[in-house]
Amino acid sequence: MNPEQIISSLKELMATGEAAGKVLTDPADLENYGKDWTRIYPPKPLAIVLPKTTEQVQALVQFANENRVALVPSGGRTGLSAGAVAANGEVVVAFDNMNRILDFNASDRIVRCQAGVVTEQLQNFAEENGLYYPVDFASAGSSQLGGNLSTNAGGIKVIRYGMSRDWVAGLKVVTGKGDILDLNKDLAKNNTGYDLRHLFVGAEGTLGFITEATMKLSRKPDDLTVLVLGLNDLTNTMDVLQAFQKQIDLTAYEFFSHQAMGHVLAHGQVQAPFDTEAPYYALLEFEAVSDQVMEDAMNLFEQCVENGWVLDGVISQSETQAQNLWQLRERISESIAPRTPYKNDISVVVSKVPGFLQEIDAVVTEHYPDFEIIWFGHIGDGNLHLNILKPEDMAKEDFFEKCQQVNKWVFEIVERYQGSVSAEHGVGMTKKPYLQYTRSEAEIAYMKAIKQVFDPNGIINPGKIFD
Ligand SMILES: O=C(O)CC[C@@H](O)C(=O)O
Ligand SMILES: [Zn+2]
Repeated sequence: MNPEQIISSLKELMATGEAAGKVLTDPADLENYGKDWTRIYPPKPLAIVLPKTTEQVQALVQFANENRVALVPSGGRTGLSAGAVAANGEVVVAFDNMNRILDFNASDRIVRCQAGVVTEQLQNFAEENGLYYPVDFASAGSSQLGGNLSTNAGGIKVIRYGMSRDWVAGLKVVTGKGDILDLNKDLAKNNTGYDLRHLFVGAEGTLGFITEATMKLSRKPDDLTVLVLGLNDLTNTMDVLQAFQKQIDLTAYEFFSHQAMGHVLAHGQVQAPFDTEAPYYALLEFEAVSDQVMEDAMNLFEQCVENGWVLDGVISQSETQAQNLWQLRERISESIAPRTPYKNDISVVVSKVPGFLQEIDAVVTEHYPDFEIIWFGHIGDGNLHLNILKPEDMAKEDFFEKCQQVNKWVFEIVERYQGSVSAEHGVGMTKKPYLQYTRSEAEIAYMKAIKQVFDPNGIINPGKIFD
């Protein structure tokens, strides 16, 4: 089939059923829907399809199999590993028009959503019903549930609530072969062999399309209180974490470097937490449910100062103040985005974080002393975001080439520490060449065999995770 024939067939497919889907071919739409936040690979999709029903997605997959057309699933396009980028004439399947909350069961505390429901929409829905959807991150205003599940998105509350995977009660998927599967049927307990639901979570859309998800909701946390601490040394992040965790259930434990905070402050709107400068800052969040918890937190803070781990600190006195302190962490990514940084999203076992970070920092600084390294991330779960900013006077190509070298050093250290080359953003295209630093040859072979079972013609998101 030639491209015109494909487009006219897609239009026919979308016109069928009770609700008509859409096909877009305007250059601005191709550009917009063909990319994510990585902005590394120029988008070049053939067309964008916006289905309205699972049956239309199934029809699309059947058509794609018959005519060997590649399909790329696309959510809110906030991904950072090019997992939803269409750079090779693929047809993008976007879920913007499948954005309804379909059902809510208050006694089971579950909510059935179409894949295009935006994270914030789900969070607000939960709140309106006196409950809480705890998976949260800076892009919650645009990221969609289908994309979150496909990448098993984590975010800022993983230390207490886990990843997206932990909140899925059931999934409706269209496999790469074109079957519609209703996985787990929202059951709390179901030990009937392989849990296929969890194969689709984190598969980056390579096995099929998630079209609906039933998500669990939680009790709404009370009196969330934020403590920002200035730390003397990186190893103190672990000392502070251990001391607090013995007594208080933290809902978040994040960190950022002095350089990271500098960019947020320079961006405006956010104030420094205190005057004392520190090389690293930690942000702790907990439920101040009683005077006792607050007293414990203050005593722990004092102990940390006495031990020389903490230089200064501030604790929120109101919800607004807590939210303002969160801005120090949540705005880092956007404040450095205009500089198109080199990015890595790596993890190790929590206790190994200081040594791991220091080794990486030392190797980059030794070879490229003019690179500005920005560290931040979810240190409470061992996930570090390494961003490097291009020196103003360095050519883009030169920087890019040097960063490829940095990748090698970083991933060799990751491998030695038995860490992960992608803690939460996924493999997509950007981490594909480095998968073997985290996964063994045998594991990758099993992953490829699974792909073959669900998508024998390789039409769903080809070229992502592995070739
Ligand atoms: O921009 C990054 O490197 C990380 C983005 C996101 O995962 C975050 O934690 O803010
Ligand atoms: Zn993150």
